[in-house]
Amino acid sequence: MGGASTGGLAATDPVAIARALIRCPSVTPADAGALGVLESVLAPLGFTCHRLRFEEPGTAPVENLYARLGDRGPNFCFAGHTDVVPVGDPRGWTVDPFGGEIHNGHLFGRGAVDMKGAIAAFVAAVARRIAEKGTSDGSISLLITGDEEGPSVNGTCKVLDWLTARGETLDACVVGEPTNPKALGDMIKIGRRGSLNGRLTVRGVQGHAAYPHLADNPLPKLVRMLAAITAEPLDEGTAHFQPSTLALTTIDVGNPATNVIPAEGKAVFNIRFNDAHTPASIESWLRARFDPVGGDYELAVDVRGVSFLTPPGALTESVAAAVERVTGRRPEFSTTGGTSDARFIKDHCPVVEFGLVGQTMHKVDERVALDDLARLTDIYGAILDAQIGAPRTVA
Ligand SMILES: N[C@@H](CCC[C@H](NC(=O)CCC(=O)O)C(=O)O)C(=O)O
Ligand SMILES: [Zn+2]
Ligand SMILES: [Zn+2]
Repeated sequence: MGGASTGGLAATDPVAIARALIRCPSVTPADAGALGVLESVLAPLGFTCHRLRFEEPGTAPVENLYARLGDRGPNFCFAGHTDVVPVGDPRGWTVDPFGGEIHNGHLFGRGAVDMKGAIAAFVAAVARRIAEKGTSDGSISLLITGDEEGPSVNGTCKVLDWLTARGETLDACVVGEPTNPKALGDMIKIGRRGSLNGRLTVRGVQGHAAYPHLADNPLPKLVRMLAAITAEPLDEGTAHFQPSTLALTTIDVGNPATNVIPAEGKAVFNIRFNDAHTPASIESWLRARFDPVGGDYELAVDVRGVSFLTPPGALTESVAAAVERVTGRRPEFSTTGGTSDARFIKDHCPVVEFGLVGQTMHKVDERVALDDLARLTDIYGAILDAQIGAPRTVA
């Protein structure tokens, strides 16, 4: 296929772009050249590229990219992240995690499905549209962050603030997270549960283990409190959401002595909550279970996102139709799994998520089928056709 080519990278080739991205070891918060790869492909296509570096006290600075082609509405946005999770034990991998190797019809590497492969498909879909059909009346933008897998404070949310300050708006957005459980075409995410971290500290009085009457051991209370919040579900699920879940993620005492009752014990838990709850109602639910145990406790709640839903409608239907046209399969609409940067975008425009197959995300030997990359590129092309209209024919 013809079309724009730059820096040795064919913009229309999702495999070449995905390989170049995987070869950048962009473990959050490092960029490692990943956004530069995208700029080098997008600028020759006519995109205006803005590199946006954000930071705030207590967090690492993060590089982001907002690239826009066109200056009229509607402004359709593809959103994603070039940062990746660590490789874990490199001995578990059968390939170089940052080598971009191809074996048996699969491209291997950290980020292959989550989500450098999808970003490569965004770019290739746009490049093919321009090469084959010319430009169109609306705008296409890419909002790419380097802070999705990490704290998510210097990424998409700040890019969106920057856009708002410039008076720039988005009309619809597709996020390329790996939404398909088993095969391309399985699932579109039309919302996400909220996420909240609870940090519980129970305090007592330190003392000799052989003289417990002279101490106040906080650990039995900590254990009873944790038992109380894990004994029953938060709810049974709602029309569009699975039941809320609570996972204990750490219990810390840090007491090296076997004959000392510690002064305090701590635990952290993560709650994924549906639209039956607000952060305030979750906190009340927790305190209603901690208070009867008694003792001196402190609960700190860190809300990472609230639940949201993009009700089935024009955007969900056009994405589903594009998926069905290419794969022959009608995708399920779902709100399952973790959260994503769609939690920030939903305050700006309708947003849905569709990407690759998530089977190997965050695992060793993460990989994407080359055939899936090709079909995802076709799906994103069909979404563009539906969202910003028929392209103008090249004169
Ligand atoms: N640590 C960040 C954001 C964490 C986001 C993460 N999302 C995923 O793993 C996506 C998986 C999926 O698509 O289901 C998560 O849900 O933990 C923060 O807390 O803000
Ligand atoms: Zn991701
Ligand atoms: Zn991830």
